[in-house]
Amino acid sequence: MIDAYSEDAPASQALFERASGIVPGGVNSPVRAFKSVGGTPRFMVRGEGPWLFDADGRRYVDLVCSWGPLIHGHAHPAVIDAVQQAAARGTSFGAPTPGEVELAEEIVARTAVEQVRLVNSGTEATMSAIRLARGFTGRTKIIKFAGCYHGHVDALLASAGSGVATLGIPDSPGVTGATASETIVLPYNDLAAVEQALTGESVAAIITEAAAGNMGVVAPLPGFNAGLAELAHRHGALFIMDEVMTGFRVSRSGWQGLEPVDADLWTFGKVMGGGLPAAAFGGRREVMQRLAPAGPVYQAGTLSGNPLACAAGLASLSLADDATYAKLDQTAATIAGLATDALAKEGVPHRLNTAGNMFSIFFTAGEVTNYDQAKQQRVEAFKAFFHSMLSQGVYLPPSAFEAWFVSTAIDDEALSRVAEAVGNAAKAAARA
Ligand SMILES: Cc1ncc(COP(=O)(O)O)c(C=O)c1O
Ligand SMILES: N[C@H](C=O)CCC(=O)O
Repeated sequence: MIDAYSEDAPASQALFERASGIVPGGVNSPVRAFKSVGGTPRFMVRGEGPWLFDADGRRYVDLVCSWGPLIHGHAHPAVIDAVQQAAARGTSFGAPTPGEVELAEEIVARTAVEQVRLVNSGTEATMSAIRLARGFTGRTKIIKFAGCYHGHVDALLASAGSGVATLGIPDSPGVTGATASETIVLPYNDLAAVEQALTGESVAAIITEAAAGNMGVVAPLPGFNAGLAELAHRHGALFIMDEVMTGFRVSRSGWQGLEPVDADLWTFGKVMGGGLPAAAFGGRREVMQRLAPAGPVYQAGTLSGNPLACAAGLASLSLADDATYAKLDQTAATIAGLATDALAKEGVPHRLNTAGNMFSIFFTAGEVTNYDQAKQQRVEAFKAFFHSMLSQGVYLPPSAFEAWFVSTAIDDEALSRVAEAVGNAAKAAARA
């Protein structure tokens, strides 16, 4: 039986108050703020294996994993050792390094990309990919899907998922009307809408999350991604698969390992940085060769290919073999099963959505294949479930519109903690 933590978290609360005076909303990325679930965001001081430790000395099974990157859990010795060794050689050189070549080779070896450029964040990767697509095609318009999130790129914020969905922000002020008018937003999983849009418009690129994870998890329906590739190419547009979330998490080569699709460009982030800031975009040689200095489309970064980030990413990918993905799949299935069994027992309407080992639970009886359906869920029920899990030492994403992530570090002790917690959490959701 778990001794539940109290709702108050005085040390986190004090830090949150200090932060709120000097940092907008007290956080450096909106989804961390607990705004849609309420309460005090927990300030974390340490991670070890499957556990996160907060400023109040509490311990949580981590089902956020830094929003995806930490497939091996926290502070894996091989990753820490690689970072320490790299740091001892110097933190940044502003010149090419062997580590960048090795990380680029590892990405090319695992995926369908022929050439790759390293950047610092998923946002930079998607921003650069759409610039390259526009430069390559000489066209401006981009098609994206409602509920998909590709980072905070102006052109891609319309009807976005993640924090934009969590906070219910329809369109961000600061994005100019001119920029917004260059983005066509369509319903996810609706090929007919794409075909219709392409008939009337000259489009540079279609961008999609390889499997949506930022409106909660919504997998592409069979044939959706392949249909997008075919339609894009038929109409002279490029097809960009955003694998920032799925890349190297759902298989050793990402979503393309589960569903090979004929894309022109791919974006990566999260896992490939091993918990440090690293991301990438890559694709067909002919397209990538348009990038400066090989070609005229400009893209750059002072810290791109940072030696510490490359070392962490390489160490993390080196550990990521078939056994890793088998364990991630099995752990995800176990935790999803524990949660859905408990909810079913309490009669709470819910829907488990999976995409490889990414999953989330929507508190609705209806199917969820697009953003409109995702928004039908009872956020109040999620909120009650979330806070009950938190008080019992399980850290879920503080939003009903985010994926749950597992790591290979989740052991029997961590699983028992989840198994004990879900019953009470389901009861709390039933009461909400
Ligand atoms: C699919 C997808 N693309 C792009 C991004 C942006 O990445 P970052 O937060 O590193 O800028 C994210 C996550 O934030 C993501 O999940
Ligand atoms: N859903 C986002 C990325 O995948 C969450 C990370 C963030 O924006 O802070």
